[in-house]
Amino acid sequence: MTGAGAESAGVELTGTRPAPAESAPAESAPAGTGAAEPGLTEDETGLPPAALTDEAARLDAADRLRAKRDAFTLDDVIYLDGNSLGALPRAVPPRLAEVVAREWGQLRIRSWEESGWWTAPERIGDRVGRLVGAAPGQVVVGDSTSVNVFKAVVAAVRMAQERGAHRDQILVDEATFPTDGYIAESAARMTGCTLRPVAAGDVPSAVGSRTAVALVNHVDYRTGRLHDLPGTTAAVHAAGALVVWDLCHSAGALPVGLDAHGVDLAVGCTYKYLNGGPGAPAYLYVARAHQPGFDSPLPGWNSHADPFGMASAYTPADGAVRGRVGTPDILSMLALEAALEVWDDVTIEDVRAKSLALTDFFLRCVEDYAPAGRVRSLTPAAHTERGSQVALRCADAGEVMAELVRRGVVGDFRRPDVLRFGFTPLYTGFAEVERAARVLAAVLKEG
Ligand SMILES: Cc1ncc(COP(=O)(O)O)c(C=O)c1O
Ligand SMILES: Nc1ccccc1C(=O)C[C@H](N)C(=O)O
Repeated sequence: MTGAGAESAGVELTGTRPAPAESAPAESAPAGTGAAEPGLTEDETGLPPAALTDEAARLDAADRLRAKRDAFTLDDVIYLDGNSLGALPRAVPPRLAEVVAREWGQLRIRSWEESGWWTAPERIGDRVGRLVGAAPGQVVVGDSTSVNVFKAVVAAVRMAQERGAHRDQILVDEATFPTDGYIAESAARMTGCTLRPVAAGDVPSAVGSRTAVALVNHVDYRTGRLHDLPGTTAAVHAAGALVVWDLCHSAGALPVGLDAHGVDLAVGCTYKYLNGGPGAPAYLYVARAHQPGFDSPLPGWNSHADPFGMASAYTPADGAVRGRVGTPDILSMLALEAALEVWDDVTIEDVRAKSLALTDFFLRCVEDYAPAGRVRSLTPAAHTERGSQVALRCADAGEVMAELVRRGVVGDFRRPDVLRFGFTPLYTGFAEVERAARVLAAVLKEG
């Protein structure tokens, strides 16, 4: 599972600027602790002011989403890790305090009904649905992404085998985030299928009459490559199979169009671009047409047609509620609901436009500032193939990222040699992007 094919469309970053006269001063905070030293000046980065600084200012001035940054708790740290854990929306702490003090503290058990706790998974699911192009009634929030991958893949195999018992193969994106691959392997064993890893881009040619389901990531977590959701979905359907998309790295970053492209099932987390908080509940999309046939492998009582009937026999509820399992994690769920308020007056098209502008600008700044040959972008140059992150291959990526974090530029390191920078259009500005590239260049020159 190397995802090596993703490199071919990457950007060669040659570096065009002269080496700096001086190197940056040593830092005192221990690396990798998040104890960052914000507020670097241009002098400290060892680079002269550049035309790109002026361009950043112009881009920030023209940015329609700029004011959204105020909806988040941020500081001087340049936070480029929102593709792992989104920043804290200001609406969350007061809402959580209210939930704890009043809904739990005073209303106690009454809150399941009076505070809308019981229906939170589908109510919040509809809010997530709007952001991924799903009409109401098809998304439920709950459990982790991993658990939802399990539900979706097993249910998809069951539906595919209803069409033909000979469908005994699960295709999985070979470069997938590992949890999807592990769970698909277990799902294959449980359903009598074999698991066939293929490059996401090869799913359309690999899918066939034996395929039950293909499990594909919309955006690759390492390279930031955006896969072709409409084309792959259509090819899987033409072969009579179903497709499950993992939207972890695309929801809240770009338009997904689940309904428009006829996706069968999808899953995703809410702690990245949706800013739901650490361990925030994930979601499951079950297209309306599949809901009557969705046979959950985890038919908990919350998915029962009459949960409080406490019947010994299981009768599934109608609709996406079928994807629920047990009692929802109300505190995390209501934190997510408050976090989603920032999207009320935002279109995903505006977010996408800014996301591409941010990643374009970062690539240009790195190209201009970084020493020749030290980093190479694994992220495709073509907009149609790019998510909302930039992944740079760098020989000593672990040390470089630790030093970046010490200097107040937080991205992350993915073994063995990838520097990953996530761009979150709701709160990342162009001046930060320029500065991040400047600090990166200084670190690379010193190293
Ligand atoms: C593509 C993808 N799938 C799944 C996960 C994680 O799943 P879970 O939410 O179960 O930890 C991640 C990140 O953690 C991811 O990037
Ligand atoms: N859930 C986490 C918990 C702790 C640390 C990272 C994560 C991530 O989400 C990693 C992310 N999925 C990634 O693309 O690397």
